[in-house]
Amino acid sequence: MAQYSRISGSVGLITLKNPPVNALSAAVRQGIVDTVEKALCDPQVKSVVICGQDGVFCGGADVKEFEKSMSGPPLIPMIHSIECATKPMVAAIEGSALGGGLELALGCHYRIAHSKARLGLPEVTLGLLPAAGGSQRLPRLIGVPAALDLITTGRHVTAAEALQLGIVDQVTDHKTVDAAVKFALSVAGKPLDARRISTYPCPVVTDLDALFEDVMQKVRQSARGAIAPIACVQAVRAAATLPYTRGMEREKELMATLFTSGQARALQYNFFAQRAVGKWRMPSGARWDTSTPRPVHKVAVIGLGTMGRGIAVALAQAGLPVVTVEAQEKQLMEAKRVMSDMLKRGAKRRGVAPPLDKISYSSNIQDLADVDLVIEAVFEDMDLKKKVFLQLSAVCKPGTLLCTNTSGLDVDQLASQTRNPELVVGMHFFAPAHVMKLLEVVYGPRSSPQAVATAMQLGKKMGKISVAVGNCRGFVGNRMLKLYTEQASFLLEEGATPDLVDRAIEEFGFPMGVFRMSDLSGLDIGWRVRKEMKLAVPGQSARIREGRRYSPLGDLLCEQGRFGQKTGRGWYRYNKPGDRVAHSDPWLHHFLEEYRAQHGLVARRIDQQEILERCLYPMINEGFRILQDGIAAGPEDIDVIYVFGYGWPRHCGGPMFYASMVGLEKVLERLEHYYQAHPDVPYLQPCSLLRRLVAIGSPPVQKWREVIKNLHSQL
Ligand SMILES: CCCCCCC/C=C/C(=O)SCCNC(=O)CCNC(=O)[C@H](O)C(C)(C)COP(=O)(O)OP(=O)(O)OC[C@H]1O[C@@H](n2cnc3c(N)ncnc32)[C@H](O)[C@@H]1OP(=O)(O)O
Repeated sequence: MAQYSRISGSVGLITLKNPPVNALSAAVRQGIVDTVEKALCDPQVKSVVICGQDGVFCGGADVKEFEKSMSGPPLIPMIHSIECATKPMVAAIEGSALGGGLELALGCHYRIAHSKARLGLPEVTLGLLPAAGGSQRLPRLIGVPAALDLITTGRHVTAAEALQLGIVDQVTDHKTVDAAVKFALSVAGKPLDARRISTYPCPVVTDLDALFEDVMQKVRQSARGAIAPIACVQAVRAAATLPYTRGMEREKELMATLFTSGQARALQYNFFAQRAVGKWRMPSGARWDTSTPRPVHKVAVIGLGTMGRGIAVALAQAGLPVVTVEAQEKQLMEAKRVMSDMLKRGAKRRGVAPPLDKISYSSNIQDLADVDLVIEAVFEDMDLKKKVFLQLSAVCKPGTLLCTNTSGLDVDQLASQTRNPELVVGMHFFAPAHVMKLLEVVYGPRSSPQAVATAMQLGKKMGKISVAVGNCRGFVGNRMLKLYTEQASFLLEEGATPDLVDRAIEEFGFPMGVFRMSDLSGLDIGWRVRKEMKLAVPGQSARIREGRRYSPLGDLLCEQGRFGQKTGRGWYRYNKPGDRVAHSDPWLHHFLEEYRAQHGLVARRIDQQEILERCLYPMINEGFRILQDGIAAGPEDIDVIYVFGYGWPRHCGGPMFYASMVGLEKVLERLEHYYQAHPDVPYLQPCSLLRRLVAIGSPPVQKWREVIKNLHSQL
């Protein structure tokens, strides 16, 4: 909807009304068409201001409408008629002007923004391009290089940057609508020809071909198979080389391909999934909107290894005072030096002062007596963690939330060490913790809804995408990852090489293949866990352990001191320890041949499709088990975890969405096939939830929660 009124005698005021972000739904577009006509027909009105209600100009096209057949007035002619208007049209931008919202503003003759407003064309992040004239108007307004940057990255700019780029005409700290009305009064009656952006020639670029070649190369590299960034470059090229109307035709053509693409569907699903995970619920029925978080004024981090350092830095950057505790004095001093550097670098990047004074350093656990929340990040060893929780429970004031950053140990066992197990949750950060967006908030059977709400809110304050998950070995992310890495090792036994597997995974869209990733994180981490579990036994190379197939390849490499990048040798060879460039290693190929010979394995040719199916489908199958077990509330939770924590390509939605795109029947059929071929790998057996979904006709991913709910209620 849009509301019309006349203010200050001669200014028509159009207010977009579609909470919460005034998205351009069919009703809003109809409202704009009607109210613009009203304003233009009203002889008393000399100029018009368009604003959005409740401090938001417009969040763009209504993405929810994209799935339906389009109704209501189309955006392009609507914006065109605003640009053609004979009375000055002024956009009053507060909050956000994004996507179609900014395109609407670009159709206006003037733009006034509040200093806190954010502007951008983020369509590319939804698998689209700014196809309501944005790809044609923005380059004409701010030049091709700046427009390419904004349109291909989708980044939001501040009002100050928008002013500097020439996107807006004025920035105000006062009431935006008042400033815009004043401005509208001042330009009433002035000629408008020079204000219609579509009539501007595109600013000349000296070597256009070189610029586009360069940008296209960069985009292809970073897009990792995504098609929208490439279409965005092509659309801007049309703006730079064609007259406006022909450019608009090209924009439409490119959009037509994107609009119905699987990638656009995946990215839009992911947009809503990110928001859905914030609305967490526990199997007990506790929910995000009925659980009140405890206030957190002061936090502690105990253990200053890589994870602890990153977590403390992230907390300080979020403005929270942090007490850090590290028992070993030498490690404490080293951590202080490294963390101060991290804070300085981060502050420089953000153009702010480094929050060095937010962090205090101690080697005494007694200093945690007055904190509201502790995040334990000591070595991944259950006995050590138990000791720490016992101490924390004695030292901390009543009501302090005790969180563990374990990446997969039993949160409930830790809770049982404390006086208040209901105040214990997992906060599983991902390395580097001050950079990675994902946080798994793990609730045990005794964690209170308030504890979960507090950890979720703290995660939000730290700028993380937090997903609440149940307690099981590896939680969601690492539980699924284990099967992925194990299958990759099996493939090596059967004839593949690390390069072959990694290439397939990287071509699929992961930033790094499984073996490159393993070399980066360190092979010794998993080895230690397997030794603790008595799975890995030095000197042993048996391929069946605990009654199932086991690949000792990783253990055998560790026994040779090949821990990955840090030792200069792992699945690959590095020029020196710590080097990041992986080289194929003839030693490893020879080692694999010998290993196969020793075990009577005959190497066979393994194609890309098998690599993907063997690595991804068991993970997906485990995802279904996780849903069935109630560890994740819905497929969105798993998908968000995989996209933000494990590098799953966002344009493929996440593993569960990807399964629905491939077709559940096909996933089921392939799992059955592989289980038959490898009966000693029990997790290849298709999960009953997957079977059930196929049996009822493979409903879309958005409907799975209902099926899971029914399944649980039948149990
Ligand atoms: C052939 C057809 C031609 C058509 C041409 C179309 C060209 C234009 C395309 C577009 O405009 S695509 C949309 C581009 N816009 C965006 O990508 C912006 C998306 N939104 C955001 O980034 C943020 O929501 C925000 C605007 C910065 C606000 O952030 P905030 O943190 O305050 O709120 P959220 O929790 O993110 O959102 C609240 C609520 O609103 C829903 N929502 C947000 N934006 C949209 C939207 N564009 N369409 C529909 N719904 C939207 C969001 O899902 C949340 O919903 P609930 O979770 O509360 O249900």
